[in-house]
Amino acid sequence: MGASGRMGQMLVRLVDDSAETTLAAVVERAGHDWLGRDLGQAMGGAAHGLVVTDDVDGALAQSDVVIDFTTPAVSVALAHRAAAAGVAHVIGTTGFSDEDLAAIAQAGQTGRIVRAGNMSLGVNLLVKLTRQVAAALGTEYDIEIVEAHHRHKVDAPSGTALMLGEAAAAGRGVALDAVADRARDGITGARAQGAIGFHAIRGGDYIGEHDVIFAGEGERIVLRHVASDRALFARGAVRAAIWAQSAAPGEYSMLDVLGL
Ligand SMILES: NC(=O)C1=CN([C@@H]2O[C@H](COP(=O)(O)OP(=O)(O)OC[C@H]3O[C@@H](n4cnc5c(N)ncnc54)[C@H](O)[C@@H]3O)[C@@H](O)[C@H]2O)C=CC1
Ligand SMILES: O=C(O)C1=N[C@H](C(=O)O)C[C@H](O)C1
Repeated sequence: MGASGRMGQMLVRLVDDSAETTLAAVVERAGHDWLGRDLGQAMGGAAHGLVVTDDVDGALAQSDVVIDFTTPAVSVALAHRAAAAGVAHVIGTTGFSDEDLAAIAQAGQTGRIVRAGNMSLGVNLLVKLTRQVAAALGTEYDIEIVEAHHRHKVDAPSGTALMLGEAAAAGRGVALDAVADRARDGITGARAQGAIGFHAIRGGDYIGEHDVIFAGEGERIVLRHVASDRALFARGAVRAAIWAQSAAPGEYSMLDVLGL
């Protein structure tokens, strides 16, 4: 789903290259100039044999799993269609509202869904470490999450930053919504003790970088992840797609897939 996108093209190559997976269908949005064209030629190479379509239900009928890096509205609707078709759904999309997340959770009552704001092993390990460090340190250590992404990214904070924020809040035994400080500007007053701050850099071709800073008196601890190749996320998504084949209905995360 979203075959022509930055992640979509990465996934086409990876699914084609893997002996464990076969690309059954490729979907783009209505009106996209790839529709009706051979996938390989649309990607600027040799003919592939698959034609790009906007027929979602037709694509689902030919598939065991759909890998989806698109937009929140597309992923929410697809979660229900995939569940109805008995097709597992790997969701990499970020930027969901609370209502979107509730709708996906509802689809997960009958469908098999793996959803993660970051599909990489390294970030999911960082999520575990963030929770551990936050639980070990008191609120005299101020937590700030800094993320940097390419100039085309449309949502902030990133899905990964929110995963890290949730982990830090869980480590402290509080709800993220109650402590998140997502935008500072002007005379903000001194920092509230226990707040978790978010900062988003956008520019150039950053793939994705995340720092979780624990700033105390006389010392700072910084947990950092740097993605240097988008294929990292695609590999995680394909791993999730294979894992989901033997999963019971439910909504899962990459922590489940990776056994972390
Ligand atoms: N979870 C993870 O590990 C990662 C998540 N992402 C997230 O994935 C999403 C996509 O990222 P990019 O590939 O960089 O964006 P992109 O904008 O390059 O690709 C999105 C694609 O979805 C297509 N699309 C839109 N509406 C559609 C519809 N109705 N049917 C089919 N296709 C449709 C667009 O035409 C486009 O090709 C973002 O939310 C991003 O934050 C990105 C990288 C890693
Ligand atoms: O949009 C991106 O590019 C990325 N999005 C994900 C996020 O929002 O955290 C994952 C990765 O950082 C790249």
